[in-house]
Amino acid sequence: MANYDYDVLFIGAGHGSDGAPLLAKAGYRVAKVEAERVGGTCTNWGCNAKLVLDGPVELTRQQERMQSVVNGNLTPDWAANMRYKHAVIDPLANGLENKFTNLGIDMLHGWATLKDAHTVDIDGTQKTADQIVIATGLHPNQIDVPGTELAHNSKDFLALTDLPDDIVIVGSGYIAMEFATIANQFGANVTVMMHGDRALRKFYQPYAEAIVADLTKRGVQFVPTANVSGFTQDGHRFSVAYGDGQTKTTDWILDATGRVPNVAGYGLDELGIEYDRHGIKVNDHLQTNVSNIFAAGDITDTKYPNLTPSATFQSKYIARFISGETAAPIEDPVIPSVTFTSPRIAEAGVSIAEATASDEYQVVFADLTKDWFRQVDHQHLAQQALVFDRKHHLVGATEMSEQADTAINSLLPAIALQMTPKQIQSIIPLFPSITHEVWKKL
Ligand SMILES: Cc1cc2nc3c(=O)[nH]c(=O)nc-3n(C[C@H](O)[C@H](O)[C@H](O)COP(=O)(O)OP(=O)(O)OC[C@H]3O[C@@H](n4cnc5c(N)ncnc54)[C@H](O)[C@@H]3O)c2cc1C
Ligand SMILES: NC(=O)c1ccc[n+]([C@@H]2O[C@H](COP(=O)([O-])OP(=O)(O)OC[C@H]3O[C@@H](n4cnc5c(N)ncnc54)[C@H](O)[C@@H]3O)[C@@H](O)[C@H]2O)c1
Repeated sequence: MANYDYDVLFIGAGHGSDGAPLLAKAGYRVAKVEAERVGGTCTNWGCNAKLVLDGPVELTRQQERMQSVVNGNLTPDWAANMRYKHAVIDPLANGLENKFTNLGIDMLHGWATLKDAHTVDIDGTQKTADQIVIATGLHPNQIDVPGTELAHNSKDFLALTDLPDDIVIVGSGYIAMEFATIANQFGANVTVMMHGDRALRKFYQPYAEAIVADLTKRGVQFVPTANVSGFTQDGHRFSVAYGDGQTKTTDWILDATGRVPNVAGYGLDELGIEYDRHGIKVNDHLQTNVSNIFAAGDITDTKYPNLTPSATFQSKYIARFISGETAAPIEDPVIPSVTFTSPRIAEAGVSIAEATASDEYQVVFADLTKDWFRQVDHQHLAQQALVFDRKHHLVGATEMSEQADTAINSLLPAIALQMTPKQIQSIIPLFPSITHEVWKKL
């Protein structure tokens, strides 16, 4: 065998490289190359950072619901919370770097470019590896209109020192709805320019519509089928042209029109690695068309949603495949998803839309506002749907509530392991708890 510097080299140190510790612990010589911050998008500019900004939203919403029994009002402080976000999030990259280094993983910093199937250039230094894993992720889409460079992206929003008084958000997907919720609760005047007439189109629409209606009551303006056609600047103010010749002036524009694969500038074309606008093509072992080069995480064109749990699952699969622990194709696990609006919508397994379109399933809807547990903090937007197959196995669940993420996580074992009624009865959740409330419905 050729004498490579490494057995396995990962390009990108986000969750798509989460398989590296498994390989290092198994004795493989492993390296990760990162051009920006170790931990990637989720840790530094995505999930974690956003959740810190969401903390005061949850708190003030709870206080609002409990108004009859809590004296005084809470006022979220953007600048203080942003400082807190930096204090919590900024050290994570170094912490992860130390953790990986202590596991024996070489952490290499710089821009990686594939030179051939076994050689990677990192800002002028060449390293060789038997196997390479591409985990380069996505970057924000820029809407194709004149003045697009005047708009900001999610990374900019998560670093705003001061919250602008007025924000226009283009798009109504995950980022648009989560950030509209945060900005509105912190006091900004928010307008959401929708592409069509649906928000959070990946989720059950009656639940998404309830969240749009609630945000509307809170002052967020939704413009359906906005047809945004351009941005212009006049001093510190910006104009968004939309609709049939209308304009909206604002302090800040957030382009939340999706994310696109990082496929340029690191040798994919030169090596003939196949990709398209959805990402890098992989087989069911996550190998690209160059068999010693794998791909994991958001950069792959697979059926898995572009979420952190998918990236981790794929990366760990590659590690197990390389180490010979499995030769089987990658499985199709249940990957849950949640939108961190308030209330949240979370789902796992067979969706309500899929279930209602087929006579294979039974959907049991529940109005959770009637549950005593949700009445404790006066939840008025709390709904759930459980999907059962013909043998009455739970195969899917969707919930809209303040605890939807925890509720769906609680149901995951029943869905993922196809637990029988007898097995379900053998699980006794502690009481009182969300898990107890959701589990007793099975
Ligand atoms: C605002 C926001 C909020 C999100 N919230 C959630 C959430 O709540 N839950 C959830 O599950 N998912 C969430 N996501 C999605 C989640 O962040 C991604 O699914 C996850 O980060 C994918 O991991 P990855 O390793 O594939 O890509 P990334 O985390 O993007 O990592 C790719 C890394 O590769 C590096 N890189 C790229 N090219 C090169 C090169 N040539 N050389 C060296 N390094 C390179 C990049 O610098 C980057 O660090 C969110 C995303 C965003 C943007
Ligand atoms: N809670 C979470 O798990 C979470 C949170 C944020 C982001 N993410 C991940 O990041 C990805 C990117 O988030 P996102 O919100 O940017 O993408 P998204 O796909 O969820 O939403 C994109 C939005 O932009 C709209 N759009 C597309 N083209 C447009 C155009 N030309 N004009 C106006 N609107 C247009 C779409 O209709 C949609 O509403 C998500 O798909 C998800 O994978 C996950």
